[in-house]
Amino acid sequence: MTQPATSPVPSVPTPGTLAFTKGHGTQNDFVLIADPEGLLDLTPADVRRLADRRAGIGGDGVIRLAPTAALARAGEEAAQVALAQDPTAEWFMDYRNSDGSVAEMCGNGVRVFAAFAEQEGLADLSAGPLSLGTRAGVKRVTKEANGWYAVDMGRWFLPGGESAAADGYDAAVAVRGWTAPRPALSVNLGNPHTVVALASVEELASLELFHAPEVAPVPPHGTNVELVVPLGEEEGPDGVVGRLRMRVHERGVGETPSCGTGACAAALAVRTWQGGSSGDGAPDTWIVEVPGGEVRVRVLPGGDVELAGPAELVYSGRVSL
Ligand SMILES: N[C@@H](CCC[C@H](N)C(=O)O)C(=O)O
Repeated sequence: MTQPATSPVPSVPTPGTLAFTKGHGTQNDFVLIADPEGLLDLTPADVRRLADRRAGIGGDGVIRLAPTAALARAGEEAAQVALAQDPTAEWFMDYRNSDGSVAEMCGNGVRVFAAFAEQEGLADLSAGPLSLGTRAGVKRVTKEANGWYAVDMGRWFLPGGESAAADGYDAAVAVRGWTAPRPALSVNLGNPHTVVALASVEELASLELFHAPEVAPVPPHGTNVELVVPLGEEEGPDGVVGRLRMRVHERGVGETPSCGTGACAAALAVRTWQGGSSGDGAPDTWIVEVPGGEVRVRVLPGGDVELAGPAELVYSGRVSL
């Protein structure tokens, strides 16, 4: 049973059913659940069922919106950290991958979460930015004049440290069909990423990403793998903009049409390859083309990274678990 996202969910809910909204950011799609009292115990099996494209609603991930304070009281450490960082972070994004696993962060998810909070009457981005808690700290979302949502994703780092920044790689990735693994750079956005550069868009288009790429050394908590082709630079309204194309294999999901933290990791890796650890000489702003559209990644003057792009709510309904 579905209704347009602009209509309220049926006013007389069937007992035992759960209200949901389906949304996406550049086709990275999510099942969104509002849990304003913080009472919902969403098990990994529930998440797999909701995300199932045949037996459920379908999505790359499931996002629960819950009160940060209630989660903090219940002992969720990330919620306690978020409130200590920013007491105005009233709502928390509890993000799960479609296989039921918990992930620290989801860049596209934060934008869609903001749109969902607006729909539910829990936030008003026309009045100012929204700060929300995540397992990777507080993220601040601003709505742009064109309707895009811009997220201050905070700090990022190269887990391989100084030598990775200097050498440009600290890992190797093997994709099915390649004769040998290729050098790669690990980038952490709160969640782990491994970025590999390819020479042509033709090779990128022909990759077999149904199977997970093999990464060495094996990352302790798994990783998302981004395959990127730098496409050069162009003149933007505020200076030089870099462009790149990307495909991604997400941890806990498989190939997806977009990944926001992945787009940031891809831009930061290419910037490192072009300008060294400081990125000096490489553009601060990047347009990242993904199969589901385009997002913008910017290194802000203070060193934070920003992700901007669209967020769409498609329909709402009720589902039984
Ligand atoms: N699609 C997301 C990332 C979701 C989490 C990821 N699969 C992980 O396990 O780290 C994004 O837009 O960032």
